Amino acid sequence: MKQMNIDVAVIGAGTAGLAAYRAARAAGKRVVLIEGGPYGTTCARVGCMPSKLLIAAAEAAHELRHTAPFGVRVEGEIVIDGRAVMERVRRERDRFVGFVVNSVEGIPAEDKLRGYARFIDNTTLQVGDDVVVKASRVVIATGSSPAVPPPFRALGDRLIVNDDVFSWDTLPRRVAVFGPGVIGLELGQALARLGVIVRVFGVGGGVGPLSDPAIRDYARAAFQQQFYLDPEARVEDMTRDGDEVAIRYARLDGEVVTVRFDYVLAATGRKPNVGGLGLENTGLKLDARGVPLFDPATLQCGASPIFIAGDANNILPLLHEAADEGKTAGANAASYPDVSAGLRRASIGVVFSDPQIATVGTRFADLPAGGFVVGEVSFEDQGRSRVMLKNKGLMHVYAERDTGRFLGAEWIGPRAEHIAHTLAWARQMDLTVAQMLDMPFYHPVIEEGLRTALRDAAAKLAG
Ligand SMILES: Cc1cc2nc3c(=O)[nH]c(=O)nc-3n(C[C@H](O)[C@H](O)[C@H](O)COP(=O)(O)OP(=O)(O)OC[C@H]3O[C@@H](n4cnc5c(N)ncnc54)[C@H](O)[C@@H]3O)c2cc1C
Ligand SMILES: NC(=O)c1ccc[n+]([C@@H]2O[C@H](COP(=O)([O-])OP(=O)(O)OC[C@H]3O[C@@H](n4cnc5c(N)ncnc54)[C@H](O)[C@@H]3O)[C@@H](O)[C@H]2O)c1
Repeated sequence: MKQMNIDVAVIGAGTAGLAAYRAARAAGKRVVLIEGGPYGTTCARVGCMPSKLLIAAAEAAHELRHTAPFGVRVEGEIVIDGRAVMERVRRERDRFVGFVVNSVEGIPAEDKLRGYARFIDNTTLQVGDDVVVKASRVVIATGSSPAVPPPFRALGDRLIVNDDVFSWDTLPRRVAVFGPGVIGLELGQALARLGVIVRVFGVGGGVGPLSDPAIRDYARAAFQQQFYLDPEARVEDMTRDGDEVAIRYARLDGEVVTVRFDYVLAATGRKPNVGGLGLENTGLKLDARGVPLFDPATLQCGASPIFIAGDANNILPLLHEAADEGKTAGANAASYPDVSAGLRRASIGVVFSDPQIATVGTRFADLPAGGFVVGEVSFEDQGRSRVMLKNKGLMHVYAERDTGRFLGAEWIGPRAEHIAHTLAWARQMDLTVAQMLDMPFYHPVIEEGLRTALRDAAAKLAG
């Protein structure tokens, strides 16, 4: 058994782990980066990037089919070449992965260890079968994995998760998507636009990350005009039959039908990768999901020399959060026992559906009862949105009743990814609605819709 003595061990070479490695190295520590799976990060290999590539192809197909209202006709057939679609998705994805792999190759060989790590005690890790790492501090940056309900396992290779979609050679004919969350909406809508027969089934009525009931209801209706979506589905049976899955469910109109699919895509949420880490050997206190209790500001687990960053800690499983948290955890691991709060930006989330969904700042569900006003705008009559025939959407902005401070927003609407940034910057700068209305708004732009919502909030604050 080989033993390695080191200052900081980082478990996981994803976005959070790479940032932690760099921060601890920059602080002058001897660091080892341990990776059990392939290099390249979840975001580049099976997450953000390939999903956006698939969505881009779907948008191209959708736009081509919707030119007629502008007086522009496409004459002849629109052909979606599934092989060519998936070939571009994989080729461009591999390019993004290549950049990450190149940067990992730039890390000195003695700083890298291949194999899955497991705690023997707080500062000792077993890596694979042959190596023991003694580290005075450890950063857990092990990411997350799809949480697949156990009964789905009976479907064998007809059950897929997001990773599988991006290794397809061509598009399948029929896919049942379980989970209208962020992944289910993005992939379900993209596949539907690419000509795949798609049914999206949910439980409990949720649509994406929305917690504001009015926006959620609007989103549900907007998507239902485009593809089959039942956020409160009654699925009675799901059985593997040869190379197909037969699903018996009550349709939106109540009729019970049996429909056959080539694949069932489980987009039913993700769970932190903490199960195989041997955390029971650390003495750390764990929550109900097995994640160590930690300080969200410093990412330190109790008073221990262990820190946890990225999807593994399950605060905000997003790419930029993983990068920020990795940096905080790496820097604090290096300076331990002196630790300090890392940068926490205003929260921002975007679903790359069409229309897009966005959330900024405090979610509706977390607002203090009675302490806020809601400013509203519908994008249906919004000038620029209508010019572009993208006039679908509803936005709510929330402002603190006593101070007029902008608290947050939830909405579905055109180009939400851009407005989300404007709003997140305003939130981080702690602006009031009045200060936001003093900012410039060009004409004619979709942001004028945001101004209408802010004016509505201002009127309610004044009232
Ligand atoms: C389909 C999909 C689309 C997404 N789209 C977006 C998006 O558009 N925008 C956005 O902001 N976010 C998006 N995300 C979320 C984003 O990808 C994640 O938040 C981010 O990649 C998490 O980074 P991480 O470093 O925590 O984990 P990862 O990148 O998963 O890194 C964890 C690493 O740890 C390794 N590991 C695990 N256990 C061990 C062990 N015991 N020993 C050694 N190594 C181990 C794993 O192999 C892995 O390489 C998406 C996610 C998915 C699945
Ligand atoms: N654009 C982006 O930024 C982006 C894109 C994809 C993923 N992500 C990240 O990945 C995380 C995970 O995404 P996700 O979509 O897997 O999780 P999610 O929590 O957003 O959605 C899971 C959905 O599955 C439903 N569900 C659970 N069990 C079910 C069952 N048995 N049958 C039917 N539906 C069921 C839930 O009610 C929920 O609607 C997101 O929270 C986000 O942080 C971000």
